[in-house]
Amino acid sequence: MRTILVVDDEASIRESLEGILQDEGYNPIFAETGEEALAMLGRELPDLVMLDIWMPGMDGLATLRRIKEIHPGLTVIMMSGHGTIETAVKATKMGAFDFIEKPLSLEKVLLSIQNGLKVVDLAEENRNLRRQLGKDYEIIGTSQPIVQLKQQIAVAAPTSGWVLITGENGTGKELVARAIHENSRRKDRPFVEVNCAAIPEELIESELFGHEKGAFTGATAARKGKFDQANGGTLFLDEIGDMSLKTQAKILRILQEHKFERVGGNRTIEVNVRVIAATNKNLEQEIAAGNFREDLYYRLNVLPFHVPPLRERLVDIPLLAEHFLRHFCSKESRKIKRLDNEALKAMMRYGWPGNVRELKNIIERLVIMVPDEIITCDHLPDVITRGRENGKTRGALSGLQLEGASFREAREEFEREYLLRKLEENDWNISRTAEAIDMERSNLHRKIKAYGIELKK
Ligand SMILES: Nc1ncnc2c1ncn2[C@@H]1O[C@H](COP(=O)(O)OP(=O)(O)OP(=O)(O)O)[C@@H](O)[C@H]1O
Repeated sequence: MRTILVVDDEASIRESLEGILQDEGYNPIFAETGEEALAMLGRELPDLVMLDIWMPGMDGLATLRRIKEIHPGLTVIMMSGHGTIETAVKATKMGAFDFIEKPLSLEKVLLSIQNGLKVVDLAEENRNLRRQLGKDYEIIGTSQPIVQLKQQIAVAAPTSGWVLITGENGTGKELVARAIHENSRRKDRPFVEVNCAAIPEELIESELFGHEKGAFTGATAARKGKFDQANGGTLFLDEIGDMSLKTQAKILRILQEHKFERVGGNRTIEVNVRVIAATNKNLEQEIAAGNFREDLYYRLNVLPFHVPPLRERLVDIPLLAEHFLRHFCSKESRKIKRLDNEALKAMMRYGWPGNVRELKNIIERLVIMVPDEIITCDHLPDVITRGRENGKTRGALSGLQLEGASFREAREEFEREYLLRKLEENDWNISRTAEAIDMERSNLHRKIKAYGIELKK
């Protein structure tokens, strides 16, 4: 039963509303003053409040202001015998849902309550949907880099700092961006995504900033850009390394002044947007090549996040595989399938050039194509099992000895294997290898020594 708090100093109004509301199946509770109502709200939360404007002591508007401070989501309907347009407008601006004049009409009261409760229900549904969506944005993994990443998100998300996320394709950069948004104060505002690489250069500005009518051929009406759409929320600029220098200059201005103009217009628009940018490129190299503005890089890089490739966090593979198996089995209404040990081992030996996205796609295919409950090596795509047969994997993890290895041992085994391969690729030239893998030369020397790697040639 829905509870409705009626706040009115007139006994006759309280009595008549009690009868009407009870007849309609509501549970009415009463307060005679604003102060009493606030005290009651400290103890129990009704579904809706009906609040008189003219009351001795704290009046209706003052009470409304306090209610909105304490319970911003609570639906309040104002009632007044001397209603003026100004008070109605004032109350609505302060967040009142509706305004009804006395003498109260039974029909009007019930309609306003029904509408108010509908809004309450929609808000609740919205919250539930968000919660469910939030689950899909869960970052799976217990490897050290992922645990660190989650800690970093928890610290950085509530701030308003701009964020730069780097990592190879498919590592989960967008997922991290969504997690930051979901854990920020902006979570109830939009998360708008733009893939800068997917939009033709000549359209990107209008996509981001919008355009005025007639700005260019085909601009038949004014259109809001993504910065407008994301106002109050988060704008996720994916593949920012593919953005032209001109667009970068505009983005920098928004970062500094929170202002921009639409294409073809001279009206300045102010926005409050948090930008999360992501790239799979090495922006320092792009700066050196003259393709990326250094000032923008430093402004964006205030909160840097790096999502490591899947091959650097082997321990996450079983967890991710299980997570995706559950997800796709339930989506396809199939009985839960599992990977046998050999299949899992083959997956942990593979290099995953497409990272988590590749793993997710393969599991989806397996769920659809394999009728059996247990997935074995025979079901896996050739690309994963090839290395198992000839003793060499295509991925970066050839011949790793992972049997019974702790995480640290596995990581060391991987590092050794990786360095050997990279040194071989670069003719055992330390400077060249260090540059290729973006590591300090001295650091590479130290690792070579630590792993007892013998330099050939
Ligand atoms: N740690 C993780 N836990 C659960 N799902 C993940 C994880 N990492 C990635 N995914 C899933 O893998 C897919 C690819 O991730 P995402 O799109 O975030 O990668 P990306 O780095 O942004 O890729 P791109 O650079 O190609 O845009 C998504 O479906 C995402 O939900």
